Amino acid sequence: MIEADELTKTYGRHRAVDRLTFRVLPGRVTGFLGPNGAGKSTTIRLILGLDSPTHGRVRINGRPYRALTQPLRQVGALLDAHATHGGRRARDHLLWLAQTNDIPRGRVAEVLRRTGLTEEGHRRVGGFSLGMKQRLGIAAALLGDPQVLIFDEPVNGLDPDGVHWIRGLIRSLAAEGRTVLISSHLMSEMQLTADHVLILARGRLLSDSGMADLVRSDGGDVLVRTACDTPLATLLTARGATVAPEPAHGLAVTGLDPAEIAATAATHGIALVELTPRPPSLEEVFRRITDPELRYRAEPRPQDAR
Ligand SMILES: Nc1ncnc2c1ncn2[C@@H]1O[C@H](COP(=O)(O)OP(=O)(O)OP(=O)(O)O)[C@@H](O)[C@H]1O
Repeated sequence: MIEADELTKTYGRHRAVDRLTFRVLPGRVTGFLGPNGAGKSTTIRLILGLDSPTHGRVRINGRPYRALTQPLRQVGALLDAHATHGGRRARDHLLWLAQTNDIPRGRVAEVLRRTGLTEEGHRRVGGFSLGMKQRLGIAAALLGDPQVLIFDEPVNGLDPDGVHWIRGLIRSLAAEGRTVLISSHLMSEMQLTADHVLILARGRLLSDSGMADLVRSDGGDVLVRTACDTPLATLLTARGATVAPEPAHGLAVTGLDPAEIAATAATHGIALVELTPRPPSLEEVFRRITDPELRYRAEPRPQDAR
């Protein structure tokens, strides 16, 4: 588990991370989302002891990172897939990490297998594609078989096969009961991968919610199809709904729920061919939550002005 309490980091007068309090729980994938400059990377650095908080604290399995004995056995992180020595062979890179962290050599073959790199282990990292480097970074994170995993932008620059593979791996790590924190800008991907979401903007936590609750909370529309859409469109508009034609055929209806739409159609003898509630995408929800914060960006916050 990762526990942050009032976690704060200021650089000069700028508060990059602002009193964050959250828990990242085991057995589920937690997405860490925010616009550029929101404070995600700073928070991750604070979690991993790469930087010190100005105020507050963050613990991994009950301890600050720097107090962990054998940290690679407790937390694995992918921060920058390029942060490897290009001249080294992939297997040697992992062997070196294992030896310097008191991890059995046998783990190297295991993590190469798990990340699909068994055949590539003898190759020098300098010749790896971005996707292979991401896999190697994940192999290094898994080396100590840690309970907590933190991946910063793990799908950046990957092709669809690579994205599909990482999604499966991340889900399987959570299913094994591990604590998994993933930062990403790719909302559609996060919607498929994360069970829980933390949304940051300007260093502040704006949402800490289950994915299902978040996308159910508001927005979305109902897709309605009938043999001839125009009469129903007129009736629904008269009842106060907003109705827009769908590109091919059908109506996108907001302002009435499916039961109200069905009742209107039934009262007027109109047979429905389709009635599908469509929740908003995570991207729409994300914009709704973060837009007010970003619009406010033009004005200094009181704490910045001090
Ligand atoms: N070492 C530093 N010195 C000064 N300011 C910093 C430092 N590191 C981060 N910042 C500032 O803190 C804020 C948060 O940056 P951070 O990199 O954590 O955001 P992020 O959410 O990871 O952004 P991105 O999605 O663009 O990577 C930004 O305004 C950034 O300029």
